[in-house]
Amino acid sequence: MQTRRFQRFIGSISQFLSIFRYCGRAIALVWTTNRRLTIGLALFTLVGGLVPAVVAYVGKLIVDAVVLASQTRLESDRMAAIGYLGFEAVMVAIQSGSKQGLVLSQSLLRVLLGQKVNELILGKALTLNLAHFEDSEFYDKMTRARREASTRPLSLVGRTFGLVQDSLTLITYGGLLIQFSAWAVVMLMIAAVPAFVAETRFAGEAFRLFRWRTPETREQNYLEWLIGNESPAMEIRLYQLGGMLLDRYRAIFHRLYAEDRDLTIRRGLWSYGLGLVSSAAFYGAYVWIVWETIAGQISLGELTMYLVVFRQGQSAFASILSSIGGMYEDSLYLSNLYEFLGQEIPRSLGSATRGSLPGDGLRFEHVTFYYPEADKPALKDVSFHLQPGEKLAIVGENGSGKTTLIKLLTRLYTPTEGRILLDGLDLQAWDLEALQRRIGVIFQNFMKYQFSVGENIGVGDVLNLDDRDRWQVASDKGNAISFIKDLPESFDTRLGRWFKTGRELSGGQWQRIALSRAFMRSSADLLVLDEPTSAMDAESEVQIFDRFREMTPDQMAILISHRFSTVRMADRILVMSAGTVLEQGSHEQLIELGGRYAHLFAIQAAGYQ
Ligand SMILES: Nc1ncnc2c1ncn2[C@@H]1O[C@H](COP(=O)(O)OP(=O)(O)OP(=O)(O)O)[C@@H](O)[C@H]1O
Repeated sequence: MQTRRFQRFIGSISQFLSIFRYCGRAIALVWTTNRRLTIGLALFTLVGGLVPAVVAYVGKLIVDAVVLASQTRLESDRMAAIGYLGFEAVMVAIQSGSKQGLVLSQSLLRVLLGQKVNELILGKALTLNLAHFEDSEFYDKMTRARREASTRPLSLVGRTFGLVQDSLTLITYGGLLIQFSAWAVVMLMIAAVPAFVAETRFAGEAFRLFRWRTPETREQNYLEWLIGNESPAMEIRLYQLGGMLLDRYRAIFHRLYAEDRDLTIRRGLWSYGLGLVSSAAFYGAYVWIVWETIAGQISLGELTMYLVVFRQGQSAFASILSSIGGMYEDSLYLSNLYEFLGQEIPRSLGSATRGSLPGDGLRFEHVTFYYPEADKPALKDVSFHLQPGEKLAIVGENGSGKTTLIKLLTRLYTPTEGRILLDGLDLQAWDLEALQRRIGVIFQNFMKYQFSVGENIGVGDVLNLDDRDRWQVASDKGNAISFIKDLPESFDTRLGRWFKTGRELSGGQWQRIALSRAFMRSSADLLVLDEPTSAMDAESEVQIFDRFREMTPDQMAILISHRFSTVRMADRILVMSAGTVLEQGSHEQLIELGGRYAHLFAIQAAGYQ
């Protein structure tokens, strides 16, 4: 029993100490953000911590001098009292100056630090691979890290310094009090321990509670996004989902609130109870001092000084307690931030910028792939060879693995088994940027940037983002030029609704912009189009592919489509089913084979008759 209690005690002490680890890191972070401001912050803290004791002591000197002067009526004693008063005024001025300085350096640091932490987070986010974004736990970390980036680190530093300041004040007050009695100091210290321990425990509990509930908080954020944003707005209105979403939002709030309320009430009651114990000790010592003053053992000036020491000592003590509570929450944030920033990103070691067999094209060799945590493979033993200039179409039912194949090919994921080779070299051995420059991809859920039309196309080749001639050529290939010309500012028209002048496009028009984006990568020798024309009318689609073939005789292309009118134009067709390649060959060969492709083709052809 005894040992368990002791272990618990040690546990809470070590938990308490753990927050200081993050204080150190927070201070280091602030230091690297701006050294001068950090030094300013430290100096103002120091001054703020030491001056109160000086003021209290000068208060004693003033009262004693006044008492003395009123008895002796000497000019010199009167001047001494006035001199002390002047000194106190100077000290008070210094004190308020240091307070202002503290506020000033904190405000400046807050802005700088917020920017720095956000840059760190965004910089890290750019190095992540796709799998991280799909990992909900990891996503939680990032959301949490971003949410309070601008306030938490500085708040922790502020509280750490505040703690140092208050502790300095208390220590110097203790120094003054010790002249009265060392026992009084010991008594006050012991009386403070229970409140201190309770605060540490509750703060720890709040810390854990906060951490557990991230998924709920994230769901709340998601619901807020659904209710308050443009893209879901249409569907939410038409399906009358508003009430249901708001109910869910409310339900989460009430659940969290119930937990919060319990903790807050318990914390409040205990703090009050244990605070009373400390106050009783304070007043015990106080009575003792009054007693001694009445007995003439200490002067009126000393009484005044102790009065200040007790009043302000109590408030410094209360502020230490609340600092500890806050520091837990802040270090929770920092622990999460550093966990996020410290996440290991498996860097590929690849550095090759050209293959060992230039002109060999693309090869899939027995590629199998499982998504993280999945128990069934999304691709199973897929093999094919695509030669330069060859156009490949992939067909297959929903979920058969077509998009997954593209994700592997673009190295957004790594095969679980087997290899993918470009120009005779495993994709893993390629330098990622060199590899990505050779591939132009448009996914079915391509990005609609709220930029100008030209930039929406230009992002396809960031090195030539603003090259108007290239926009022109690419949009010609993507069959977008005709409607771009009709837009009010042609290529300079802003798209989307986020900004005032933005124009919205139709689904098919957006797809043409996306296609043009892929064509921007004129240096790419592999173009991948994942259902790029599903929103286009059949005639446009055929036109686009005719032109596509004409304009890209040397480029390899992979096209995913459910439209057989387009698919049949490919040199070779891969028929996928449940992650495997079921059939492959040209349209004629597959029709002759009379298998799945022939069957699907017949169904679609019948639909058009
Ligand atoms: N990020 C993911 N994590 C886990 N499983 C996934 C993920 N993306 C896809 N899958 C699964 O992998 C399988 C193949 O999906 P994929 O997106 O490649 O299909 P698809 O052939 O492109 O389908 P569609 O024609 O509907 O676009 C599906 O069973 C799907 O549920």
